[in-house]
Formats: sequence, C-alpha cells, structure tokens
Amino acid sequence: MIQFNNVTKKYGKTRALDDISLDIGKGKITGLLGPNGSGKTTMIKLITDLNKPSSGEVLIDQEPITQEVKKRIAYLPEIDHFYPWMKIKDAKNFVKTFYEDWDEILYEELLGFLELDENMGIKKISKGQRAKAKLLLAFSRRADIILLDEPLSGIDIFTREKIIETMIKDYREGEQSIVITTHEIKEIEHVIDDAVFLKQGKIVLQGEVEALRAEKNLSLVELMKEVYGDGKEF
Ligand SMILES: Nc1ncnc2c1ncn2[C@@H]1O[C@H](COP(=O)(O)OP(=O)(O)OP(=O)(O)O)[C@@H](O)[C@H]1O
Repeated sequence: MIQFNNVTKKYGKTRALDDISLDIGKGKITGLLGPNGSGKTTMIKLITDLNKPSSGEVLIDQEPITQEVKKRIAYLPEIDHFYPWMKIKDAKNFVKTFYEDWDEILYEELLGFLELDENMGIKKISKGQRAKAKLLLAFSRRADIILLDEPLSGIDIFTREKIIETMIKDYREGEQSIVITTHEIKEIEHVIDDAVFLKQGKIVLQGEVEALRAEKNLSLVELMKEVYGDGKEF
C-alpha cells in the first residue's frame, strides 16, 4: 500500500536512504528498525511528504502523496511538536480543526485509558505524559494510516507498555496500517506483523515477523544482533 520505488534521499553528501524499494502492507503493523542514523525518520518523513526523495518515488495506493492522500495519515513525530503554553485540550482543538476524521468519543476514551487530564499544561507534564499526549492526538483520529516515529524513546517501561497497549487496543486489523520506528525491538516484537531492518540507508532484512522467526529460529532481538553485530549501536 505504501510503496517506495528505488528511493534515494540525500542531505548534502549524506545518503540517508540508498535506493530503497519496499511495499508496506495494508492493514498491518510494520516496524522500521535500525540504529541511530539508519534512515528510519527519513522514511517516515517521505511518507508524510515533509521531505521529497532525491530520486525514486513514494506512492500510497499507487498515487503520489497529494493533499487528499495526506488527510488519511495520522503522524506522531519524533520531536515534541507542542507549544509550551498549551494545555492538552488546546493541542486537541488544534488537531481537530485540521482533520475531519477526528473522533471525540475515541479521544475521551483514550484520555482516560492513558490516565491523562485534558487540562494538564504541556509545560508542566512529564516526558512520559507528553509521549502519551502525542499518542492520544494521533490515535483519536480515524486515520487509516498511522505513522509513529520513535513513540517509545526515552520513556519508562510502564509508559512504554501503556503506549503499546494503546496501539493495539482499537487497532482495526486489515483496515488500518501502522508504521512504527523504534529501537525498542524487545517490546514491540510481539506486536508487529512485518519487520524492516535498516542499516546505513539500506534495507538489510525484511519480512513477516513470524516467517523470519521460523526461518532463522531466532527472536527479533537475536536477529537484530545477527544483523547489527552485538547490538551496541542500539
Ligand atoms: N535534515 C538533515 N540534514 C542533514 N542530514 C540529515 C538530516 N536529517 C537526517 N540526516 C542524516 O541522514 C541520516 C539518516 O537520518 P534519520 O534521522 O533518518 O535516521 P534514524 O534512523 O531515524 O535515526 P534516529 O534513530 O537517530 O532517529 C543520518 O546520517 C542523519 O545524520
């Protein structure tokens, strides 16, 4: 459904992505995995059209990424995109204005599930609560494509588990496609359907998690060690 056709992305002399071809399946949870600087965020930004390929093309359902196509995408960026003066509800109203697929009932439900209060000020909440707030805004839309860039980064194990639970709670298998970039392979191993391992802008291994595990008789974490050496890069 999300197709990368011979995509290269250069930043000056750096080749962030080097001739990538990949078809991310519809209705699945796909993990983009790899060490720092391997090209994960670059792939996400190309899908959102925040960046353009230097060569090659990225298509969604065979179409270039037009404004219309972008409306189908909910994107959780790696960086903190909130203004410090905002309360969670201000951030919500901001997103709600832009997207017709906003679901207020889902929002209310997720707010409780994530143990957040919409009157919490962004400036005052913890890093984990901010991570949950970002997730809340991405998942309160009925988007059929959800892109999560490092949603688990730098937060404690309990919050990570809550975030993973949120991901799968209302997941519409077969309809909704989730792409997640992360280093936390151990925690998402049981959640993702497909894995794509990146190294220096190239895909070094990809496939269905079940098939990869069965073929090599290794867990994803062990596979990661095989692909990246001792895994210290993570
Ligand atoms: N705006 C930019 N200008 C210059 N170089 C960039 C830019 N964005 C990314 N790069 C370079 O492109 C390469 C891939 O970066 P990218 O952020 O996609 O990796 P990543 O796998 O998401 O890393 P991380 O896990 O650290 O977020 C890196 O070498 C990075 O330094």
